[in-house]
Order: sequence, then C-alpha cells, then structure tokens
Amino acid sequence: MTKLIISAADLSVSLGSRLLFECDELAIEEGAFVGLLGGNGVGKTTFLRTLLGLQKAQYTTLNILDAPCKRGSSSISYLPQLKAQSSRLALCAQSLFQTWRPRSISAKEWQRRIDNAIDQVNAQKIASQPMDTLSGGEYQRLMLAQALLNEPKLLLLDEPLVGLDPSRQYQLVELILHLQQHLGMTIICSTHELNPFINHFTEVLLIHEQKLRQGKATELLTSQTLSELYHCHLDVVVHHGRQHLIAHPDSDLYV
Ligand SMILES: Nc1ncnc2c1ncn2[C@@H]1O[C@H](COP(=O)(O)OP(=O)(O)OP(=O)(O)O)[C@@H](O)[C@H]1O
Repeated sequence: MTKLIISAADLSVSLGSRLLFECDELAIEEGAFVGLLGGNGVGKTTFLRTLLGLQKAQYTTLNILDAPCKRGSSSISYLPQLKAQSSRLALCAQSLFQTWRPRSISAKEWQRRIDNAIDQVNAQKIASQPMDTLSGGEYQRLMLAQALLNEPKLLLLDEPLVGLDPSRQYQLVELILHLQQHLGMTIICSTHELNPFINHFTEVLLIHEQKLRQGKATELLTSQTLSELYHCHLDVVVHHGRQHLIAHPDSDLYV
C-alpha cells in the first residue's frame, strides 16, 4: 500500500472571522505531484503555510509524514512566492547558504549539499554573485536550491514559475519532475501557469467557493472544472498527444 504523506480530516482555515477554505478529508500519497489551483486570494499560500505549521487551523486530524503537523520540520521545504524586491542581500548564495547550516550537520556535509543543490538547479555561474544583483529568474532558481538543502521529503512550491522566461519555465518543470520521479519527493505546487504543468500533475487540489477539493488530475483538469474555477471560458485541448489550456477571453464569463 502506498504511504500517505499528508492526511487531514475536518480541516478548516479562517483569517479572523473570514473562512478561507474547509475540507472533510485530504489524503496525499508519497511521490505525488500535486497541483494547487484556485483564483487569486482564495488561500493557496495560506494552505501551504498551514502545512508548514505557520498558519492556525481547525482540524480533527492533520498529519504530515506520520506525525502531527508542527512548525520547523526539516523534512519539509518551502519555496515562497517571488515578490518584488524579495532580495536586499549583498551576500551571494554560496555564502548565504553557509549561514544556514544546522548544528547537527558537519560543515563538509553541508558544503556537499550546497554544491549538489546549486548543481541541480544549474546555477553554478550565479551562485557567487550578490543576491541583490540577480534577475528575478536567477533569484528564483537559487531559492529553489535553498529549498533542496535539507533534502526534503515534501517540497512546497508557491508559484515557482513567476518571473521565468518560457524556456526557463520548462527547464524548471523538468527539474521538479526529476525531484519527484527520481528522488521520490512529494511535491505540492501552487500555480497560475497551467500549461507547463498540465501533463504532469498526478493529483490536484482546488480551492473554490471556500471548499478545498482533492481529485486525480485526469478528473479535475477538464475544460468545465477549470472554467468554473477561474470564471472564464477555458478549453483543455489535446495537440500532438499533449494537453494544453486555451483561454477564450471574449466569451461570456461564467458567474
Ligand atoms: N496576514 C494576513 N492578514 C490578513 N489577510 C491576509 C493575510 N494573509 C493573507 N491574507 C488574505 O487571505 C487571502 C488568501 O491569501 P493567499 O495569499 O493565501 O491567497 P492565494 O490563493 O495564494 O492568492 P494568489 O493566487 O493571489 O497568490 C487573501 O485575501 C489575502 O489578502
């Protein structure tokens, strides 16, 4: 039987008196590649923060990696959403990553992990450059390297493709697939950029009308479900054996 990485029951998350989302049951299996989808402001980042133990939530069960959800698990890594002016650091990534060595890991082992993570995101050339001089896409690649330093079992990605050109987007998707398929990581990825991912998600979480819903990618990544989710006419079409999402902005909006 496949192991569950996340299991939750009766989960609900509110900010003050405002309910963001709730769900009866959630079960994410080890090795899944999960797309976390929903319109702006529905609570995707808040859901990821909930898994990290950073956001207060109500639940009867919320287990992650066989233990009750808690803050600071070294088996979970998080790549936050890139925001303008994210970096004011004059340090380069190599030096910055050195400062994050946990006491339990030797300097030699940590340096091996740093080199490995930087190699994985193909960022050797920019790892010695001050972080505040990097382009948005370069910065994002190094932040992904940072998320790999702990060799996590669960990787949470919040809009990882923002700021990347189309070629870099597809390269990053290839890297994420490598982490999932060859290193066995379970990955939850919030995104508004569906086309680079649509053929690869195995599972989908939708946040819509304050409900968090889970399903197989084949069941939920359909024209109807996505059109309802984003309140506009979207078609999932197959071209050369691959799915693509096409928007029809001039058609009547769904309400
Ligand atoms: N600290 C906070 N205080 C008050 N409201 C907050 C706080 N953090 C988030 N919110 C609100 O909670 C809602 C959910 O925010 P969240 O960032 O989780 O949405 P999201 O689905 O990730 O959005 P987007 O797709 O735009 O990134 C938003 O309306 C946001 O304004």
